[in-house]
Amino acid sequence: MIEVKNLSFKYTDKLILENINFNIKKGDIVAILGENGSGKSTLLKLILSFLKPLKGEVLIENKNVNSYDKKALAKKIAYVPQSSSLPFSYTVLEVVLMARISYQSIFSTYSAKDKEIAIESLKQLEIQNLKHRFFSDLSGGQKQLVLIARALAQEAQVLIMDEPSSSLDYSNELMLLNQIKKLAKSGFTVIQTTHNPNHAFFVSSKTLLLKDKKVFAFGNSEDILTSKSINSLYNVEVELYESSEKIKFCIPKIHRT
Ligand SMILES: Nc1ncnc2c1ncn2[C@@H]1O[C@H](COP(=O)(O)OP(=O)(O)OP(=O)(O)O)[C@@H](O)[C@H]1O
Repeated sequence: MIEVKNLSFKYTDKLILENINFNIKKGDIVAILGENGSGKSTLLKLILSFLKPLKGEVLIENKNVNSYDKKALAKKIAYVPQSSSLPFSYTVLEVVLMARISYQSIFSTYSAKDKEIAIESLKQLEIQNLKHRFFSDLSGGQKQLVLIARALAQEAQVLIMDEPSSSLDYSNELMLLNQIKKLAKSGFTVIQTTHNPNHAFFVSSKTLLLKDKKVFAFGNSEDILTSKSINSLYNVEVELYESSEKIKFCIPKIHRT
């Protein structure tokens, strides 16, 4: 469904990504990990066609992402930005309705169907009770869920999330990860960046590790995330364990003095 082929990118004179290759299938949840500044957000922006590659291409359903018109692309792929970066002074329902713009002609306003879809998206995330609240008054976790509801209302099958849980408390972080799992079970494809290998173990079927501008490893999360690869990526020694539910997790080795 998404193919990244021989992709390279540079900002002015600085090469950020070099010859990146991987494929994503429908229903995959992909975690992208790499140290700060390794190019994770840049890679998402290339997949979203916000940036143009220096070389190579991103194909969505066999078509170059840069050759889609904006509205057609918005029906395929939705972006969930970090909530902290959006100073919306609108109600939650208005924020979610913004996703319906790609379904309107120039002079039309939101239809009853648009409102129905927006409310349905809020219900899917169990936040319909927030619909008349101002977005700016919500907590970080609530905002993040509203932005996911907005992406659902866009009716795109691919959701791209940039560090979706970075500003969330422990409980909201788990709620968000569970929501991502549910979305993938209902057929969505999710690509998220994260700094936490445990998020990849918990929700992601696939993991992509970025290092030195290149794909260091890509494949099933359980195969890719080893103490050796995590150490290579972050220079941190970790130990891997398995929970009673057979979910792997890692913790850093702490040397007691
Ligand atoms: N608009 C820009 N112009 C020039 N350089 C940029 C721009 N945006 C990002 N960079 C640089 O590109 C590199 C990759 O940035 P990017 O944000 O993709 O990394 P990241 O892996 O997402 O980082 P983090 O984990 O810190 O969020 C960094 O060195 C960054 O400083």
